[in-house]
Amino acid sequence: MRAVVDSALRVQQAAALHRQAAALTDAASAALDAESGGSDPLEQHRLAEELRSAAGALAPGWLGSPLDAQSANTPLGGVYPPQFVRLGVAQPLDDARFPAVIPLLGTGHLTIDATATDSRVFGLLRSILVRLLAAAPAGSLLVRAVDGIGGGEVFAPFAGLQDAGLLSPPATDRQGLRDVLAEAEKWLRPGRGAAPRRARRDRMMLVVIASLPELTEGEELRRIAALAQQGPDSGLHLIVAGWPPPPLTAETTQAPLPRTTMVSVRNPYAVIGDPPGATYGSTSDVSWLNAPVFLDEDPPPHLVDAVCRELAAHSAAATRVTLADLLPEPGEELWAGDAGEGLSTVVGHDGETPLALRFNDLTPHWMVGGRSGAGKTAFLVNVLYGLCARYSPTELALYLLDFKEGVTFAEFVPTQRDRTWLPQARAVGVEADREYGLAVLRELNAEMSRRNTAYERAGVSTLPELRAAAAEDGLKRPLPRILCVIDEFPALLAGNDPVATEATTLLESLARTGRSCGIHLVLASQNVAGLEAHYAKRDSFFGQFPVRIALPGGGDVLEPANDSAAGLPLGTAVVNTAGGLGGPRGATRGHERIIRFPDPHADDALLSDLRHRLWGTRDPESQPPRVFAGYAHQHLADDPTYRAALAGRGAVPSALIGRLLDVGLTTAAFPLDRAPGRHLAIFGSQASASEVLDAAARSVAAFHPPRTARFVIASLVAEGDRLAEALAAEIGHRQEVTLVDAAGLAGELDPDRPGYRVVFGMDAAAPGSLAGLPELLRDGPARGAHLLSWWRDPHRFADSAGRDDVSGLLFLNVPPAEVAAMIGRTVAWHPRPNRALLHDRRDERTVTVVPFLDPGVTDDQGGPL
Ligand SMILES: Nc1ncnc2c1ncn2[C@@H]1O[C@H](COP(=O)(O)OP(=O)(O)OP(=O)(O)O)[C@@H](O)[C@H]1O
Repeated sequence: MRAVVDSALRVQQAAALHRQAAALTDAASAALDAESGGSDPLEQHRLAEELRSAAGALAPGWLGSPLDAQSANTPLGGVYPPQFVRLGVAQPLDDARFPAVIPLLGTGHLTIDATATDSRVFGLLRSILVRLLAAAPAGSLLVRAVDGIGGGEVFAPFAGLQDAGLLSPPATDRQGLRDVLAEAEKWLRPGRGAAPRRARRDRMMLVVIASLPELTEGEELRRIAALAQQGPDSGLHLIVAGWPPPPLTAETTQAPLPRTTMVSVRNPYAVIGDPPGATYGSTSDVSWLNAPVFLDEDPPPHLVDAVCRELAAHSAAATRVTLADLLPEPGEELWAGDAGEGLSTVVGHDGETPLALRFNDLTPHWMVGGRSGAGKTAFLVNVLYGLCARYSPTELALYLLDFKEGVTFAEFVPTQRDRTWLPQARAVGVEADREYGLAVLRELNAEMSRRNTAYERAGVSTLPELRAAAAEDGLKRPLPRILCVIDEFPALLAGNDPVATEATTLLESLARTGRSCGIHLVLASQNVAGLEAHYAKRDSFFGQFPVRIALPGGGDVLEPANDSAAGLPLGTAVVNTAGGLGGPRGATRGHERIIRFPDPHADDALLSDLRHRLWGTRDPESQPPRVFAGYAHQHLADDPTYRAALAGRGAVPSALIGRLLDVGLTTAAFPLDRAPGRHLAIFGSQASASEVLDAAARSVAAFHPPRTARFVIASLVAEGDRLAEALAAEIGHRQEVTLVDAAGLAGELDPDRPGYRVVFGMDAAAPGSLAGLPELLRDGPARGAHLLSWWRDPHRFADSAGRDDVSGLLFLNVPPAEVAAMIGRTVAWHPRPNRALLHDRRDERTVTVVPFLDPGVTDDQGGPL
């Protein structure tokens, strides 16, 4: 209904304009005939005045005012279409002037017989453009630009409109011209009988040719003439500077374009020919405006800038996609999706159309590229919320891994501030270690093997079949599809250490075989090219990722020849479902779309509401995700093995020293049994190393029933004193404790005396002062006597007698070379805060651990619980 009213209104407006136009041409002919008749100057001034007011009525505001006096604050927009536009000032007499206006949009075209290399044409084109863009309702005028000789400079001040799609990047060669012509031809309404396309009536296309490219041939010239003939009925108009073009051959001088006002540039003025279907003169022998016209000059840059900015902002606001656009309709139930055949979610909008992408057999895995700050996090978070709103935890399980310092997935895990979590999340790694990533991949591969076995057992080959078979067997929970998202995945695969080698193998196997088991991958990175370069089996691996999503700066996830991601603005992405393959330039590519997607955090209220609703809908029995936050400190008091020991459910007494980097964050324990070598030496010059000794001693004490173990605690260095005293007091509640000095320690080394010697700063022992040490180390364990020690300087340990009888070596800030020297081989280790390397000589195993630190040292990042 509204459209009908709008178009009726427009018809009326157009009719009124035509009447005005007729009045104007009548007035002009009268005035000009009078002039040519050499009549009274007073009369001429009166007529010029009349014409000025007629022009003011036809081309008001932006369309006809002098631009150098125009305020940038003049409101934009107006009647659709803006029909008359000013070209300059007609000056029949030195002191008699009136604006020269012509009908253009809604009527026909404009040609100028010189190209924009002429500065007057250059200025004129800019001034017409700014007038039309400012006066047309925002977004209703699409400009397609061609400038073969000038390289597009005349359009440069309007470049801000390109992102909004209101202006095309100027075509500068013959192919570019052809592309513009092809687009314009598509703009023409389909022939009679076909329904007119909706929405087209409210927009016009203006093709502005500032100069034809070199080598433009007869074919293109004919296409331009055909467009001129057919265009106006479909809202297509042309401004062609340099028409007619220089003849290609003597016989082929181009005719004037049909339905066109022709301007001929003389010196210093121009002559404006009659507009299509009307005449400025009253006699048939004069077919032009009978007064010299001084063309409008280049408009002030700030004016162009202000107009373009406002239009771009308007377009951004009008085309904004919000998080709500990606989620199910508000009335729809959560978790209505069935993952049997695949997962699907809306990732953004292509024009007005939502684009849904799938994880299924055809598009099992996606790869996402984009420079830092390009919106990768935003894109991934959209996808995750989109999926989690549609699929319940029984349909979808998430494994999320982030290898960069950032918070990509931090919002999906419980924190002090918000205890909710995403119920579909099984494991989340924030600032994850590669070892942790490897553990996740191992778990997923194990799940893949289990599913493959289940396929064989059930005699089926697809997930829907397996789910159906499981349902028949009475299994209530269908097997969910699993999605593993890895941000900055090259961190996991790069290098050629054992972690990289195993991770590569596991990821390849998931990429190849995961699809049939319902296991899907999204790999994201700033730099895929770097990885590809040294990736031996590129095709076998990258070939498994048919869906490529290129955000700004992420063109390297596309094929090298595909440049469609060049110049993408923030909030947009190229979505390619053919492995990044390109296609002919300018051609419509069925497998590629450019989408706009929202910043999910722009709508924090909706996001938080959704998260709480999802959490509230979960099975109350369900477990929170297992969280690994790389930066988070680990504390003995929170450790399940320690708590079990305190509760009397401990197994072999062990020194608990931290948590392993695996999916379940298993406790890292060093058993203190009766075998030779069961002593622990901790190395590190920083206080954290002494804190690990403290935790180790407390944990051992917890394994023994009250009052059954004896502890001798000594601090040989000042920085250990406070901890040693506190430790003695703490353990003293439960076990027998003796706090001794260096001399006292020397008397407590008898291997026949069971119990634990706990020494802070062992490297400070005076040489020869601990004569009994080698014997304790050698014979102690068999008799229940063990040494737990902290060494600030590993060299002192290396030089000490009996060192080979210490099996447990824990390194904190110790350089790799020194570690290698002590354990007799090189290891993949680089010292860093909050990490330690545990080596057990008994089985020659070396693992990285997050060591237990003193909770008094604050974990200032407010990490997950
Ligand atoms: N669609 C969007 N529209 C507008 N702004 C956005 C959009 N997506 C993201 N942003 C903003 O851009 C900035 C960078 O986004 P984001 O953190 O998602 O990028 P990133 O690629 O993950 O960056 P990095 O790799 O450095 O973490 C943020 O401030 C975000 O608010």
